[in-house]
Amino acid sequence: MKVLKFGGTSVGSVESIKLVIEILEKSISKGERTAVVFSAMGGATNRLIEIGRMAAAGNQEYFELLKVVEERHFATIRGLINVKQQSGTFANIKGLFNELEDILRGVSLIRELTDRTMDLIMSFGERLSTNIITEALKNIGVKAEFCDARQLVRTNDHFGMADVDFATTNQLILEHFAKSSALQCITGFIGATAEGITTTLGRGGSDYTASIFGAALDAQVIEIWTDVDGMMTADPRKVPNAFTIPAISYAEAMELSHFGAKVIYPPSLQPAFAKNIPLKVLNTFNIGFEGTLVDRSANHKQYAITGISSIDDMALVNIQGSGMIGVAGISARLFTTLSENNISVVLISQASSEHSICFTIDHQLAERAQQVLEAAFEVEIKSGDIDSIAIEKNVSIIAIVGEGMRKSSGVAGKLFSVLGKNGINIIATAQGSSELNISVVISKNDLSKALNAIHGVFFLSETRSLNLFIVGVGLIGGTLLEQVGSQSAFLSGQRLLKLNIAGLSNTKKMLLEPGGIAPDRWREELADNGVKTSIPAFVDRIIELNLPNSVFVDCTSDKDIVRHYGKLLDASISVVTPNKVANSGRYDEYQRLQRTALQRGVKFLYETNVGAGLPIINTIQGLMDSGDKFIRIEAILSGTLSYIFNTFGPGVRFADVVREAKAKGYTEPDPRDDLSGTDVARKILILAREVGVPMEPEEVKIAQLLPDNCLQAPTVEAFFAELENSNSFFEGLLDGAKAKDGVLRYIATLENNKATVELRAVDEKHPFYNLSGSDNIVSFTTDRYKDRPLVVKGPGAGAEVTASGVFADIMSISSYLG
Ligand SMILES: NC(=O)c1ccc[n+]([C@@H]2O[C@H](COP(=O)([O-])OP(=O)(O)OC[C@H]3O[C@@H](n4cnc5c(N)ncnc54)[C@H](O)[C@@H]3O)[C@@H](O)[C@H]2O)c1
Ligand SMILES: N[C@@H](CCO)C(=O)O
Ligand code: NA
Repeated sequence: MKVLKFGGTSVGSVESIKLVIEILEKSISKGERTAVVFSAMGGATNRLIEIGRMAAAGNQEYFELLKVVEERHFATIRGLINVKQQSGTFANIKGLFNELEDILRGVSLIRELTDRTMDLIMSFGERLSTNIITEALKNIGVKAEFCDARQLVRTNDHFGMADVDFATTNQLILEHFAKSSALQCITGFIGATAEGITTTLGRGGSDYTASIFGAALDAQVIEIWTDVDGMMTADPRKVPNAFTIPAISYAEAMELSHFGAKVIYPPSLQPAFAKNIPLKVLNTFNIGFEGTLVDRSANHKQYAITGISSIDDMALVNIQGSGMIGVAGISARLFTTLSENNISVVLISQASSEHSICFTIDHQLAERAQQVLEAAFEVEIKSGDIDSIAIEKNVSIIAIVGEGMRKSSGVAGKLFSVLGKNGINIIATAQGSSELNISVVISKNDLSKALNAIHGVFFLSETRSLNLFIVGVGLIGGTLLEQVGSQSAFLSGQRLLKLNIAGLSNTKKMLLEPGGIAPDRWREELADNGVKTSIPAFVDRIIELNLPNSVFVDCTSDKDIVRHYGKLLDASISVVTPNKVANSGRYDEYQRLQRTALQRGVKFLYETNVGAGLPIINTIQGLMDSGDKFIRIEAILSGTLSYIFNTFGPGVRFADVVREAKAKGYTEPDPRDDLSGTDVARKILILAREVGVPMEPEEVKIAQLLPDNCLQAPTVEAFFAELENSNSFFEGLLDGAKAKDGVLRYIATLENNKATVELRAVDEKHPFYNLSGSDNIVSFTTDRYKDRPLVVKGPGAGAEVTASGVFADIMSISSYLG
């Protein structure tokens, strides 16, 4: 025996009922004995309730509404049954509507609608739908029989939510099924008392009916046909990556029943659970899909958890006071008071200090809870034994659920860690000793971010996303986007990582697109959909969006943007940048950013501030973290100047070499920053700070390389003109070096907490003699690298190497986030 149940959407229209019939025919053709339970046509029950209330209120318009409902059912008959065979069904259904009309007329006359009458009115929903579908089945030759559950499901008279008398009901069902071999088409949701008074079974009613019949008949399986692909790992409206759970245990299904998308209501399946009857949740609109199997097995663990559920609108109540410590009976009184006032408690947490108890309830009950508790503990509050009762609204609960977490360590750690790394504060937490569920209370504002972040770390076979917000799409930003685009297939295939370009800005336009901007179409998308750039608005919106795993990437050389880093880090958004401005300003600002990142558990990464993609900052941090002491750093830190002195020579004009460096993408957006020594000075300043010297910018001693006329040039064009005028000056420098058999090198040195930058002529014995192109070289002399220094050397400027350094920083955030 197999029991199928079709919900309201499945029987909501002619088209969907045709699918239902297809499913039933398939099942019957396999020779399996089948019974089927139907809900009312989608929306019909609510309509009937509304009509009943209108009638009771004396509002005669109920009649029009009733006619609408009637016409919907008639149209369904016309759509499903042959014209020749329609008349019998019409008569039957019209008869039901006449009966309903009489009842409503009575309600409208006496202006009274009891729960008992309401149950009777509602019963028409299932009676109508089931009648019509039974006739439609018969019409195509299926041996089907209408089965009014009121004849079989015996209940008490708790109208609206009647209790089933299982002994009688089971016996009646068995007797009925022994008599007939036809396909029983059973009305869901309804029953009757011993006196034959109609009752309803409350929430999840039709599932309950299926479960009652399945259990009574010892069905092999109960199939719940609905309009979604089974139970999902999380509410798909909130977590786009959610997927169907193939198999789940009864206990897990119970724990997950708080789902936003209420696929099944487990309490109503209790009779089936009690008899270990497996349940399948299937989709009428996606017939071939496997759906979800719910059974008693606890061994469905492919992942550490099975699913994530959440409740959006909760209130947290906290009752605390020194007078609670060691006093027995406080919690008994607390929960008795709540129960007497019909306030259901969803989560409870009490720390072992006994100083406070907190619990969450439906947010609509918050005020009432406060009132009744203040009354119940009036004496204690007056005496100060209990502080006032505090309510926090706008909180949500997230629960991770799974048999797999039982006796396995690291699950709670992973949960708390991913929340921490995304800057989500945990207000309260609870885990029962069944180890089936860990719940956290968080701000409602963080709900979507938290759900997505948690889903990402626990369902690892699914691709995780890093959300990038990139400001500045010039040389480096543009190259980065190209690299991200061409690497995306590898990252999603090999690393299960999606780099989602959630926002972009240049000086003119900005675009925020949480769904992602295609890296190969960013120009068009920014031009077509972007709005006028406002960096403060861009930053505020990023914070407001509150996406998980967010990274802000500053690829400008702008001085104003860096002012927003602190705010971003504070909002738990990591920052990656090649822009040196933030780290080369005042020391306390540099330190503040470092601290904020640390406190918030996010990353502030700027490897490309020095030597572009060369591992210079990371090398220093590694040595510092492992306790090495820096004695001296000597370095060539300008790709531009390196290129210039490697290229400038007899027969070449200095200004042309500078132009070439700019064209090759080595220079700063303003090349005067390179040639004035400013760029090198800020790099050695950053290195000084990394090795622990709290240096200020003015402490770096810069020996100027340029003559005054060049230094004072007001614009870039004027600057190039002055370089042209000074060609003999640069030739003189070259000759001077040649005279000493040397080459020109612009060298930065840090020693004894002092930083200097100067042009020097070095001969072939010097390790900096042999360089080419835009090479940088950094020589670290430390306690551990004393006799022979640790040297990092290679191209230290240029679009590809810089963008790839930024990319590497982004990737290290991705590994950090797990
Ligand atoms: N070129 C290199 O080799 C290299 C190496 C290491 C670090 N860097 C650093 O990388 C950064 C970018 O350099 P680049 O060569 O790509 O410069 P670029 O001039 O080509 O690009 C910077 C872009 O940022 C935009 N921008 C400036 N202010 C902005 C604002 N307020 N809002 C939005 N967009 C803004 C500009 O319009 C420009 O398109 C600089 O900080 C530079 O110091 C460059
Ligand atoms: N303009 C810089 C870029 C790398 O920071 C240089 O030439 O070194
Ligand atoms: Na670097």
